[in-house]
Amino acid sequence: MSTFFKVDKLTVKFGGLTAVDDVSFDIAEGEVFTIIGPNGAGKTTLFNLISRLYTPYAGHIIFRDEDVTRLSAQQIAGRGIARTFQNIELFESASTLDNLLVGRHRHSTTSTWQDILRLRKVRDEEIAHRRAAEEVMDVLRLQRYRDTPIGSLPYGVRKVIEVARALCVGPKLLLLDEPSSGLNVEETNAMAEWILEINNRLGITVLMVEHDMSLVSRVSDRVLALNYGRMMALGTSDEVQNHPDVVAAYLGA
Ligand SMILES: Nc1ncnc2c1ncn2[C@@H]1O[C@H](COP(=O)(O)OP(=O)(O)OP(=O)(O)O)[C@@H](O)[C@H]1O
Repeated sequence: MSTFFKVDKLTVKFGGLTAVDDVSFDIAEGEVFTIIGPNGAGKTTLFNLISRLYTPYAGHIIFRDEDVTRLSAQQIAGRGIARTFQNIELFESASTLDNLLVGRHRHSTTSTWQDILRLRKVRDEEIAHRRAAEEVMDVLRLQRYRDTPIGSLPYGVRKVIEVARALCVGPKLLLLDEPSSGLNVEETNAMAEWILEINNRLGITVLMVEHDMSLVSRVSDRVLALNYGRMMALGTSDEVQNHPDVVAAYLGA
């Protein structure tokens, strides 16, 4: 049987602290899988391990039947795993389109000397990049902000643009780090719709870290709760939210 995505006994230590401790789960293609847990539970660290910003101490990460544990962050992106960050990392003075083209750039296969000579391949890639950016702006209804500098847009729109930028690389697995952080209720509802749209319409598998339980319940097929780096519960959103250990951890018991 083929594996879409799997984390097997993943562990990372910072000095004496085991921030992610023997974590295992798998995600089927097409799922929305969410990681929850109290502050400091290891959620962002797990994301950083998967996108290879951190190197695991032990364990394996499998993506589409390939062991990607030792690949570089760039190679991971090239395999089709894209991510957003908790805090928006866009170029404020550049337009929406330009920010999306920067996202696309990581996909470029041409080298610098080719860039300079402007060979046909570069031109073809540029056209493909622009087309991908236009398509993503169509799907996420961002065309009206196409030429507007990011800095002058509301925070909720910027968060959607950050997701759009990750989509421009054509990922098979999209990692969203707290998509609702900084958003009001209305913007969070809109974000839930976008996540469902990306999942249903574009067929992209989503792995997300999220605090807002209304968003989690609305979009997640399955939920993993972490605490002190360890797995506490895994199941549907309802099962996990009602798990006694999860209830106790959130009450600080
Ligand atoms: N680079 C690092 N060096 C040392 N300790 C780290 C590092 N990154 C994370 N930690 C520690 O690992 C633990 C898990 O942190 P992490 O940021 O993954 O938690 P989290 O679940 O994402 O929390 P939050 O919800 O607050 O974002 C924390 O105790 C944190 O201090």
